[in-house]
Amino acid sequence: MPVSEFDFAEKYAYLNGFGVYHESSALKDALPTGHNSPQRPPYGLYAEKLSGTAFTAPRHENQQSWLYRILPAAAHRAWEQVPLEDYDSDSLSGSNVQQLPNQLRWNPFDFDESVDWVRGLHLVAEAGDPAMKSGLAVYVFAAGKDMAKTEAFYSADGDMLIVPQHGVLDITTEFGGILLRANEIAVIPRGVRYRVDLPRGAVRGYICELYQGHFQLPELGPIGSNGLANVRDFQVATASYRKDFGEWKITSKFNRRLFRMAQSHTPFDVVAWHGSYYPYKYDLGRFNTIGSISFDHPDPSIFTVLTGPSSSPGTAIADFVIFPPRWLVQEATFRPPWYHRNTMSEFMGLISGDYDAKSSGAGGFRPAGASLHNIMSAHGPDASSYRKATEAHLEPQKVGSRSMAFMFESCLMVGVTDWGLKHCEKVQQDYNEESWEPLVSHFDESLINET
Ligand SMILES: O=C(O)Cc1cc(O)ccc1O
Ligand SMILES: [Fe+2]
Repeated sequence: MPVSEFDFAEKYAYLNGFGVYHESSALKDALPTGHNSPQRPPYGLYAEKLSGTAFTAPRHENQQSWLYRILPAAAHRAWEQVPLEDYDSDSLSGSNVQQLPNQLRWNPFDFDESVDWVRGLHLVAEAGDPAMKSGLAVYVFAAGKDMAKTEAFYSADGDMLIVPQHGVLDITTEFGGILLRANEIAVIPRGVRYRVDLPRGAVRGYICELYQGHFQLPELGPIGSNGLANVRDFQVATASYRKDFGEWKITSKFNRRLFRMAQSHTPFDVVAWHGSYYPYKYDLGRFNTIGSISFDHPDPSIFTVLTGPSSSPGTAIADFVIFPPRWLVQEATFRPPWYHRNTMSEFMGLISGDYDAKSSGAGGFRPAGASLHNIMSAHGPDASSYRKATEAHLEPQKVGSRSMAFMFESCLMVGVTDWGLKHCEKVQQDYNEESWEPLVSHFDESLINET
């Protein structure tokens, strides 16, 4: 069910449509006609270009926007590195990541009401290098404080796909506002300045930061022209500006380190913008889930919401895949995921409910927890899920009602940070032994297939 049908009143207006050109103006005629950079833009605004791809990227990949603002972003004082002792640098640095073949699972991550958005980011896993614009990073976040009223943040390292598991994020961006709740996602592209307020208190969730390229919709192939996440269900922020010449601080995540500068004006002074590079949100309840109506368990790629492609066709640096409530009707089929070893790595999280291949009790896969099955690490249903699935009477069955699991799937081997392995203190020590060691052999040479 779409989140918008729940109780929280919409605060912002959005434009509908993804991967397309949009324009938005908070004042009549603030967008120049014909020109991008006229000698004197309307209302005495400055024109500023924000590029998300190389100028010469092919048209179908090219993402740029023109911002018409009260003062350009360049009007600021010098950047200075934020001293490492001022934040938990261990939480942002990927310097000590370990690539492990162990199946890993985390108990639910804690809330932390003592910190704001920036200090609430914890890097769990990473592959690649933001300086080389390659790879991805996975964070969990937990915060309970609004960012300071005159502070904004951006990441120069990549596009952040934010997956809240709990709470409400009121995100003010240069392009306008986005209100984000659990069961919705938002993408804040590289470089876009924003601040996060928490109108309902504590928030918690997950982030996939794409160091290279941008998220796009998966091809639909034989599915046809509609299905999965539909273009019109993506909601784009609309221009809304403030006139504020007070002291502002901007924090930048720049190659996993924080830098800060001061300026004498708000960064949220964009009166109008147009282009194809902008922040957006999507309600996971609008996903049009498609599955097998005959037999066998399909690959989870049919549940891809967004994909961040590598240069190899069909091979993602990061796929964002969800497991929404759905009907299972396959006949004579082992319905949960099969046992598998995957050439891709799989980081999973649970927003709500439970996941059909894993037990959900204490020590299981629980909301706000996570798991990582790295490249070629064997996994599949745990022993009790296996037993239930093999003994089930196969009627049409609704799975995951009110539940939402997701996966960041990557072609890269991800390493886990010290925070993820030790300091968070959430790793389940017996995950492997408890899940798959209890599996017993049913092999009997006198049995032939009964199905
Ligand atoms: O491992 C998992 O639970 C994720 C997953 C789900 C699925 O339906 C098929 C393959 C797969 O990796
Ligand atoms: Fe898997």
